[in-house]
Amino acid sequence: MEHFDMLVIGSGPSGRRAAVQAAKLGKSVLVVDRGRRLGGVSVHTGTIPSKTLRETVLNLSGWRERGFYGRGYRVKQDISSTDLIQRLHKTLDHEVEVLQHQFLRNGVRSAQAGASFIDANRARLTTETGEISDVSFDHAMISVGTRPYRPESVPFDGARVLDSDEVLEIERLPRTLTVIGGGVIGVEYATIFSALDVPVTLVEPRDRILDFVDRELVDDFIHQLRDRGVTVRLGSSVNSIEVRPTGAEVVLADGRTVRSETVLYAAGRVGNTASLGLETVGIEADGRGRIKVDPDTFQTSVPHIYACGDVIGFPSLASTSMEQGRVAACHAFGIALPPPPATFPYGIYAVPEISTVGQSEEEVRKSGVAYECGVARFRETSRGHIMGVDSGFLKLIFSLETRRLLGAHIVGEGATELIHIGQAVINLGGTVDFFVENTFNYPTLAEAYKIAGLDAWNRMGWRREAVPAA
Ligand SMILES: Cc1cc2nc3c(=O)[nH]c(=O)nc-3n(C[C@H](O)[C@H](O)[C@H](O)COP(=O)(O)OP(=O)(O)OC[C@H]3O[C@@H](n4cnc5c(N)ncnc54)[C@H](O)[C@@H]3O)c2cc1C
Ligand SMILES: NC(=O)c1ccc[n+]([C@@H]2O[C@H](COP(=O)([O-])OP(=O)(O)OC[C@H]3O[C@@H](n4cnc5c(N)ncnc54)[C@H](O)[C@@H]3O)[C@@H](O)[C@H]2O)c1
Repeated sequence: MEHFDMLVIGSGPSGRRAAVQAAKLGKSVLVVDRGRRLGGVSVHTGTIPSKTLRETVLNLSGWRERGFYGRGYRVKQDISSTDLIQRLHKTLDHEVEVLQHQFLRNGVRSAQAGASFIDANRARLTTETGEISDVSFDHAMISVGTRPYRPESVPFDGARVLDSDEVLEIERLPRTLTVIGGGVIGVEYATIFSALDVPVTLVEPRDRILDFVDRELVDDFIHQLRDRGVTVRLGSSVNSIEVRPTGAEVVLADGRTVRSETVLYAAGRVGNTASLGLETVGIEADGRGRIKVDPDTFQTSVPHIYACGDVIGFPSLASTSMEQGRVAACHAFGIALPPPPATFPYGIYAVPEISTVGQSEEEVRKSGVAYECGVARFRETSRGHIMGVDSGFLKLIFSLETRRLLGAHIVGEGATELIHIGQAVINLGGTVDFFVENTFNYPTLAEAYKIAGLDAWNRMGWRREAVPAA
């Protein structure tokens, strides 16, 4: 039986980062993944495909130029699913190639197989064709991720009613689309299809979408969606979904029926823990297949077995999963790391983008801290004029007492890139004076930080002495 210092189960962002980190520390590592190709959900059905699709749609539809040339402007008429899928495959091939090369360079071994625990130091690997081999390990990393939640009551058929994996394989663009679930996945796909001029209805049982995002941003975002024809049905739970010869009917609890050619069901995900044999090692998963870990070290209840990524639940991002994998691998091999900064950015690649870091205005208000906000609208920046941007804004929230930046929130073009300025200032303890006293490149969208800083500063006054020592 072959022995490894670390067995990594799953090759998504957390597994891949843990594997490379362990290898960099001179350890022997085997990564097993039951998928046909390395990369996990992130590369094959999640992050990269959805972002590639978004980029292709924005390019082919001429979306970014419509501020200048009008809503009727198109780069390509009659965009087909083939147009979308071609670029997708090229990007995914490239991602897998880079990952394979990374493993090769670092001496990380990989195998295509499903893994399950035999005991706390051995696992059984089963290939697609049923071949079995066993390996032993000192440490294991459970990075098995999640899959779409598919309740029995939903008539998934791969054609009319799809989950978020199947939506990447559609043979032609739907004439009309209903998206069920106003979480990040639902919102991203609803807006991507809407940018292709597909009439979209977004259904969410709660009375708001993206409830972790600053309310002012979400209100602006919903206003933009409605303005371009997306129907947003909030507070509407779904009673039933029926497949009909020409489409599907979604009956809502309030009695209304939403008819469309295709339904995308995106109401959460479940952890891939059922086949891991967790019971043989005494690790428990919750009703959604998620594993509880020590939040600082990512150890499960069995200390030499770690779990990272979506399988441990919130925040379920590729970005945070990668960090978790690195921290866990360091911990496993005795490298003490400082705790990660509590504040990390969230990027939602809807059309338009939303990105947020730190506390929302609702959270600041709840904490009782006296605060002031500064706002900059992209259409008031010179870069915005040059780009023909007619919407989007940045909102900064500062403590009145310490003058520190507490939160940065952006809706609009470039939000997911721009947010890192806010992240750096928050995590380095910066204040409103950073934005006021520093010169920003001009013309840039980043200049919005300067404008929002000045906007807040005008109301806060210039009590420079209030700045705490760095
Ligand atoms: C549509 C969509 C869009 C997203 N967009 C973003 C985004 O823009 N930004 C962002 O940060 N995050 C995004 N995410 C989230 C991101 O994809 C996940 O957070 C990330 O993939 C989780 O990584 P992971 O390490 O948990 O592994 P995953 O990527 O979930 O991969 C897990 C792997 O484990 C394998 N596996 C499972 N069970 C076994 C077993 N028993 N044996 C062997 N292998 C097994 C699976 O085959 C899979 O390959 C998105 C997700 C979705 C679904
Ligand atoms: N850009 C990004 O970073 C990105 C993109 C996509 C996904 N993700 C990650 O993937 C994870 C899963 O995303 P998600 O959108 O599937 O899940 P989610 O849990 O974020 O959202 C699910 C939504 O569906 C709604 N819902 C729940 N049950 C429902 C029902 N029976 N009928 C109708 N609606 C229902 C919920 O109220 C919620 O708004 C998220 O945690 C997210 O972090 C991240």
